[in-house]
Amino acid sequence: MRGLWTTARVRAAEDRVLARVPAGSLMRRAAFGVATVALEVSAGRRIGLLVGAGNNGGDALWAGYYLRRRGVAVSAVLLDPPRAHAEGLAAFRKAGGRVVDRLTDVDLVIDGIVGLSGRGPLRPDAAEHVAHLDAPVLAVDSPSGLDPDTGAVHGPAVHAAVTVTFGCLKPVHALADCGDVRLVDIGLTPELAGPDLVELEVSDVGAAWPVPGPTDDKYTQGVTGVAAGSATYPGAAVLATGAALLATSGMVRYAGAAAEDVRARWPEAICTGSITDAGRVQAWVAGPGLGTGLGAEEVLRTVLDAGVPVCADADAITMLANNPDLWDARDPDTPVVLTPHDREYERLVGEVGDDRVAAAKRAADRFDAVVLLKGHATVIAAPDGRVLVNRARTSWASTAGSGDVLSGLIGSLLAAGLDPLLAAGCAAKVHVLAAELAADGAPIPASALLNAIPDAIRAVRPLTVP
Ligand SMILES: NC(=O)C1=CN([C@@H]2O[C@H](COP(=O)(O)OP(=O)(O)OC[C@H]3O[C@@H](n4cnc5c(N)ncnc54)[C@H](O)[C@@H]3O)[C@@H](O)[C@H]2O)[C@@H](O)CC1
Ligand SMILES: Nc1ncnc2c1ncn2[C@@H]1O[C@H](COP(=O)(O)OP(=O)(O)O)[C@@H](O)[C@H]1O
Ligand SMILES: [K+]
Repeated sequence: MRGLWTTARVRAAEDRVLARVPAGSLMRRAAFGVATVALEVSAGRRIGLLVGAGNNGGDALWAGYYLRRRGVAVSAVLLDPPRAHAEGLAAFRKAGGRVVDRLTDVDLVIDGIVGLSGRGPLRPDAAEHVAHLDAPVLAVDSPSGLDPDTGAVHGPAVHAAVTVTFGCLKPVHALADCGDVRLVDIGLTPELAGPDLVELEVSDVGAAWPVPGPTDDKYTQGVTGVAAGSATYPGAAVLATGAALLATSGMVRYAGAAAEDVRARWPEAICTGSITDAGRVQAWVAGPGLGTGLGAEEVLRTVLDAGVPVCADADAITMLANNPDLWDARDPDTPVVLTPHDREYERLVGEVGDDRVAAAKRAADRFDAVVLLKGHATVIAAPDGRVLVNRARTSWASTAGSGDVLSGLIGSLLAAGLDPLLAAGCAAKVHVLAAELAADGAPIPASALLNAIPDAIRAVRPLTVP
């Protein structure tokens, strides 16, 4: 697991460290880390600095100083000369660094425009310099123009090949593209309590993924129920059921109007036309392709009243938005996982806004549910305040039906008894991986993503487990 801390928490921890270490030492450690990575990634020996008015610019200037001492030709553009970090600038000049109006003929640019204090789009003068860069960029702390707490970007921003950050990771490093992220230790760790966000790593997902033991049978591993699909949208039922079948061993029951289609594609699924005779399950997936009519509402009520965890997706979310009385059917002790995309979120809660983490937390709190807010960076919030982030490296998963696959994955992990937040986080990670493996550089339909689930699970599982 990788923890991420918001800027307010970072500043508080930095203040505690600064109270007991000599002034300037943190910045010099940070800058030395920047210089070390710059030497490693730079193809040549000419490095340019973009230097803003704050300590982020100070880091860049001190990095320039260390690079000069290693014989690198370093030039710097000062975006706000009177406010450039005075000690850093003096050291940089003394070491032979040059102050210039524009960066030309450099092999690497160090972006020290703005870091923790960055808010809103890049200012026009900074944007102008960034627009004309033709060398790879190393961002100091975070790529300028991206909000460090939300990853939001409005207008021009630095596109970093590598980001060197200090003390701990910040939300932007999981929510947005920061290139290869390197962490430099500046002694903050003892001052940091639990993180604000967590990114699951492959090994976490592999360790949590349910596998049958010697005494397991088809029932003991959790039976997943799927209430999805309709005469109009049978495919959603086929995809969600397939994902549940491929995610875990055991059993999947399907109930709904697409029973014939599901049975034809998945002979191992136990199919029935009606939710009332579906049989016992340990979790339900409800909503994909289900429709929003009275019949569908009745299905959702039945599922919410079943006393088992429910993953409510797609039409189930729309129904809950249109008719909040449906929540009355829910047993308050039963976990619910809601999986809205932005438009569904809007129907349910209102605009997502820039801060996707805050949006997911808001909904989790309001509905006492785990909320998985879909997107390139998927944010998953639990009502107890825990938040997971899962960013895709590609966007191949943004294809019709891909959400149906995700809901099947979540449902099967809920049925297996995983903590609902972990179930959603593990499902999201395997979903992204399956999309990557299936696509391999070319567009894919959701059924190809589905077929790649076994390979994705193999890729996360520890090698030592047979
Ligand atoms: N606080 C500490 O102890 C440490 C801080 N460090 C560095 O200090 C940075 C934070 O420094 P500061 O708090 O001085 O703030 P920044 O350097 O992040 O930003 C300062 C200035 O950037 C300008 N700015 C803000 N938004 C902008 C935008 N959208 N476009 C262009 N310019 C903009 C403003 O003029 C602002 O005064 C960190 O990101 C890190 O790089 C490191 O040296 C490690 C130690
Ligand atoms: N730009 C993107 N990059 C990566 N994944 C994405 C992107 N956009 C959407 N996704 C993922 O694709 C899936 C789409 O789900 P959804 O919108 O419900 O589709 P559908 O309703 O067609 O099944 C979600 O898992 C979401 O996180
Ligand atoms: K920066």
